[in-house]
Amino acid sequence: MDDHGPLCVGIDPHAGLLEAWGLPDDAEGLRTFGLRVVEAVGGRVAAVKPQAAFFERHGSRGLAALEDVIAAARAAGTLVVVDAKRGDIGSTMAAYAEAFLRDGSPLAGDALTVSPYLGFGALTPAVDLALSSGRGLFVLCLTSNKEGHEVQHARTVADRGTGGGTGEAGASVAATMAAHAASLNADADPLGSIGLVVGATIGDAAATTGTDLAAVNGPLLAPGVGAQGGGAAELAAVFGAARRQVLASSSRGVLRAGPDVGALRAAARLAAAEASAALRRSAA
Ligand SMILES: O=C(O)c1cc(=O)[nH]c(=O)n1[C@@H]1O[C@H](COP(=O)(O)O)[C@@H](O)[C@H]1O
Repeated sequence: MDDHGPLCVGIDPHAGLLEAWGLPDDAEGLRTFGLRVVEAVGGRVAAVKPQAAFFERHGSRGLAALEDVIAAARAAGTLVVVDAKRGDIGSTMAAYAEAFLRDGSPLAGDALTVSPYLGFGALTPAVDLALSSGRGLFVLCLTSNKEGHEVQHARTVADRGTGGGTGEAGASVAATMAAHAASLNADADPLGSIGLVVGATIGDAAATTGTDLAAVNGPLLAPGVGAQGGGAAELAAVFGAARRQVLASSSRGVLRAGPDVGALRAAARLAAAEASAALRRSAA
């Protein structure tokens, strides 16, 4: 982020984008699309984020294309966030961790998006493997979509200390997830490896849910930039004192400039400059 600006370019080969790029909606089209994005931005942005679902649509051949895109980005020296949003009971989570975070796995990038909504503790196998293999996680906390609030803003029941609830509202679910990440990152300098996903579109939700983003001491992946309406003003307003931890993420906002490599590169450069202006200025 210091070297290239705080931008992650999402690799989301939507059917409509493939068509606009003159590519077929099949595994070969996905491979060409992903490799083109890597050619355009590899070594020039902080990270890329291939979205697994678009590749899974095409079964094993689609996954092979995802493997090639991950390998190309890593070869270009660019960090890869594999956006697969996995989350399961611990014993199964261990298998997902092996798939996406183990040295030598063809689907392993540098970080994985994970869902903590089976309980943060269920992510322990992924946390352990990420930390032991030098990788990271981005844990969904306050997501960019409008439906997330019914889970993420909900209040837990305050604990009496005896295991029974007092009936009073306790911390929000989002704040609880952020507190788990903060405790895993406690001793890290400059930032720990357990990041959060906090959408650029959430408005004042960090404040209303009591989620202390600055205390997380980890990177904050901020999707919603560009196509979902998040811009410089939204980034600055959502993240406030935590803004230096933020990795802004844009997929369609950059990808729509394709298929020309130079045009993609220019779109990424502009998005990175905007994110820098919003997030990297000194505290007022
Ligand atoms: O984890 C994510 O990346 C993610 C979390 C979230 O809260 N919202 C969100 O949009 N995303 C992903 O970020 C990307 C957004 O794409 P664009 O809206 O095209 O920039 C998609 O791949 C989403 O799956």
